Amino acid sequence: MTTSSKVVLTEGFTVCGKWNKRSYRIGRLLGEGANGKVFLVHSGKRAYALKFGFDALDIQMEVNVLRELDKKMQRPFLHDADDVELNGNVYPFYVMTYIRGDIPRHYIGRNGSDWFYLIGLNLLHKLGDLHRQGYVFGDLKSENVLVSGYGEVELVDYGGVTGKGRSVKQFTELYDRGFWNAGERVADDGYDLFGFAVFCLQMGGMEKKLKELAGGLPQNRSPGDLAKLVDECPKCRPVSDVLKGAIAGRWTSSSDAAASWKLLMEKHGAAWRPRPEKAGLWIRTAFIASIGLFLSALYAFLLNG
Ligand SMILES: Nc1ncnc2c1ncn2[C@@H]1O[C@H](COP(=O)(O)OP(=O)(O)OP(=O)(O)O)[C@@H](O)[C@H]1O
Repeated sequence: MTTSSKVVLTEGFTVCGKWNKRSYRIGRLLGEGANGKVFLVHSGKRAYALKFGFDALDIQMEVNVLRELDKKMQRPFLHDADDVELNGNVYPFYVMTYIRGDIPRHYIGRNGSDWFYLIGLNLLHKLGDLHRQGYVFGDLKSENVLVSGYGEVELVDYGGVTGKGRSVKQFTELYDRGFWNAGERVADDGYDLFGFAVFCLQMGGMEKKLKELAGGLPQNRSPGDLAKLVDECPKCRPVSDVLKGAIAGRWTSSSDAAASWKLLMEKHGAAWRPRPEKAGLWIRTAFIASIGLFLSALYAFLLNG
């Protein structure tokens, strides 16, 4: 089997599975990472996400995780796993549920920073769903979180999912508690919650400072510095109990962390409710203005006519 890093797939090309004989028409590139390229594809009228991996073993491991999740979780994960022959070489790929949405930075950029709290809560719930089934997400980072609709959250890239108690095999340094000298790289709720706290700091606008700290000497990186960043981050301050607890490894259960986050949201009441989308507000204002203009034109016409 050949790895697929050099395969060029263009929009409109049809991939036909060697064994299962299902066909997928390639659409736009959804994303690309260290392990592969993910394309939006169509099969009949349905849209899916198709991943070409760079390494057959990695792809197989990801397929195994998705099969496990299919058995345990409510939504479908894996649709198909197959090989395709291209130019005489055989490449593995798999097809999964397509997740619509924007990365949090874009979603918040469009809809406003008040969504921070609801996105945080929904992400804690998503992590909790996995934790209750005995898994840890592992490679939590903003690129793997997609937000849509009313702050609904979905995770993508299940390549880092690890059974509780095992070593985390796929992670991104900035979000990794081992990197920050804050604990072991072992799968437990606290591992994901640490990544969640870094994610929130990023979402709260502290990305530059985070990167500065991460660029320091390894022995100087400490969870204490991250806790100080929470105090410096206005968006994070109201939920600092949850975030500092996650950084210090005090939460042993993501459900408890989510319940505490929700209480803090409720305590702060209406101010926490996200404002309507700017676009929606703009359209409503324009609509009311156009009715006003129409009525004045009609009035002027009747008056003169
Ligand atoms: N099911 C999906 N639906 C929609 N978009 C997806 C889906 N799966 C992946 N993507 C997009 O493709 C990107 C890359 O996919 P993925 O993270 O699986 O690749 P990777 O090689 O494992 O990446 P990394 O090196 O970051 O771990 C994601 O960040 C996301 O934007």
